[in-house]
Amino acid sequence: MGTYILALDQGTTSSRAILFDREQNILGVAQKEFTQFYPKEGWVEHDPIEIWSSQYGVMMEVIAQAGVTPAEIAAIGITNQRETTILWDKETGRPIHNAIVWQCRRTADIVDKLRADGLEDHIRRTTGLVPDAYFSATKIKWILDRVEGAREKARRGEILFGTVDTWLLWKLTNGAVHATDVTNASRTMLYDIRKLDWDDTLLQALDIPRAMLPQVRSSSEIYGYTDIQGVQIPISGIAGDQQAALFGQGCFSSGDAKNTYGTGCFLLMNTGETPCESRNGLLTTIAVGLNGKVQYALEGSVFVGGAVIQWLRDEMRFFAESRDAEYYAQKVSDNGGVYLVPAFTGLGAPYWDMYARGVLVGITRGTQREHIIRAAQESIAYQVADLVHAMESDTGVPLTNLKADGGASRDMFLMQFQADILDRQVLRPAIRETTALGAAYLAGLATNVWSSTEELGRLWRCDTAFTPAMEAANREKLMGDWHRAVERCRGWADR
Ligand SMILES: Nc1ncnc2c1ncn2[C@@H]1O[C@H](COP(=O)(O)OP(=O)(O)O)[C@@H](O)[C@H]1O
Ligand SMILES: O=P(O)(O)OC[C@H](O)CO
Repeated sequence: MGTYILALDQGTTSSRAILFDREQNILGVAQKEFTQFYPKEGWVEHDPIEIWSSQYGVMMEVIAQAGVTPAEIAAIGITNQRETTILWDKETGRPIHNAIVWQCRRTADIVDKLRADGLEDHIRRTTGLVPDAYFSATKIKWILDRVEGAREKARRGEILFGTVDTWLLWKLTNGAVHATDVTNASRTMLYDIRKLDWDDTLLQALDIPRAMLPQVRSSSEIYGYTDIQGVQIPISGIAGDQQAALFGQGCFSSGDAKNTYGTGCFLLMNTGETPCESRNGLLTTIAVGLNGKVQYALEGSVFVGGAVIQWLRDEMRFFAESRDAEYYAQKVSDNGGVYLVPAFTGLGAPYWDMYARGVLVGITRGTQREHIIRAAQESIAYQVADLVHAMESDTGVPLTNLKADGGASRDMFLMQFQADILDRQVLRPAIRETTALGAAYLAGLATNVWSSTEELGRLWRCDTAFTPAMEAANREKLMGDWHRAVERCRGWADR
């Protein structure tokens, strides 16, 4: 039997494959960026075929690169950008529309209608979510409404819906398995997180046929097999990428939390086997389904985190590489009074404003490019600070430190500024590939590569601890001005 675990990490901007051994050594990493489509203001799409081909490509590349044979691979774990919605024809395997990405705002009016129909409380109570275009439900309806004949075919089970995990699983098993896991189901705004079933009230309200929905399974079990060069490899772990990162950070117990700095920023706290309801705009979601039980999490989701750095690089052309942001931000001693609120696709937690749009305020004749770069970096940390404060207010438990991961956690300036603005330590783990690691853990637990979460918990190691060093008065002024800037971007696109 193989001993290596292959994690497929299908993120918003790239598909990655990482091969781990039992001691969590990384034997190989392959990554491929893919195309982002912005067909209209506030709309974001991906091509599902490109998602699949890039993911398949990096999977094969990492196997070749590491020089292992398929027979040496014990299991595959899938982790994915969540909420992104794909509908495809069961017969032909062809998507009937581009994937509508989690960031896409096109369904804001459908959400308004759900609210007008008095479903807001029902959505909060049943799904744990705040009604928003972010989640899959309204995206499914949008496609069914526009593609001719799609709803009828969906009723007959001929059109299938899946989040990206489901799509990859279906492709990897050659159309044999149409399933998802509880964490991904909990992001659709159609799933009852207590009864652990699709919710008929919401299915009816949006006219979404049950027949098109995937079977919901735990996050760690054998879902099916994929054939690689004649070897059947079990796919035995699935979790949405933020839940996978929580798991990969060893946050197995109630009170454990992490923040991932990827395209967006996602703060998740494990709250154990009882769902915790937020009074401060956080989401109640499923952390993991394991050993016949479900653990819940509180989540704060920020739509634009590391993506603001990409925007400075690609649209503003302020620098060539994301890592340059750190250098420029440190060339000035402060933000020069400039604040950037990157509400490019509205604001997520704790504000939940689908109509907010980005603002840049405080510009003077003396404002330099470096101030704007610094303001962008700072905006990531302010948004996360808002989440931490909301979470502490909900749980009544102060976070002693913050475990950080994700692409933008490489940025030393950002990590130090985060510690300063939060006034507590930020801990970066030795293995920063926590999303992939979490998927590997889930796949390895189901195939006896690892025996228990206790065994895994002993493996977490800190690489860098960032210690706060900012005066309280400065911190309060910066947070206060940030909140004034946030007020200025609210409701901008609601006209
Ligand atoms: N050195 C860096 N400094 C700041 N931001 C970075 C750096 N490297 C990557 N990023 C940002 O991190 C994000 C990618 O992180 P990643 O975890 O791979 O994201 P995702 O899973 O969302 O595709 C990008 O938005 C990028 O701008
Ligand atoms: O692809 P990421 O890492 O930006 O994560 C996206 C989230 O899953 C969206 O909810």
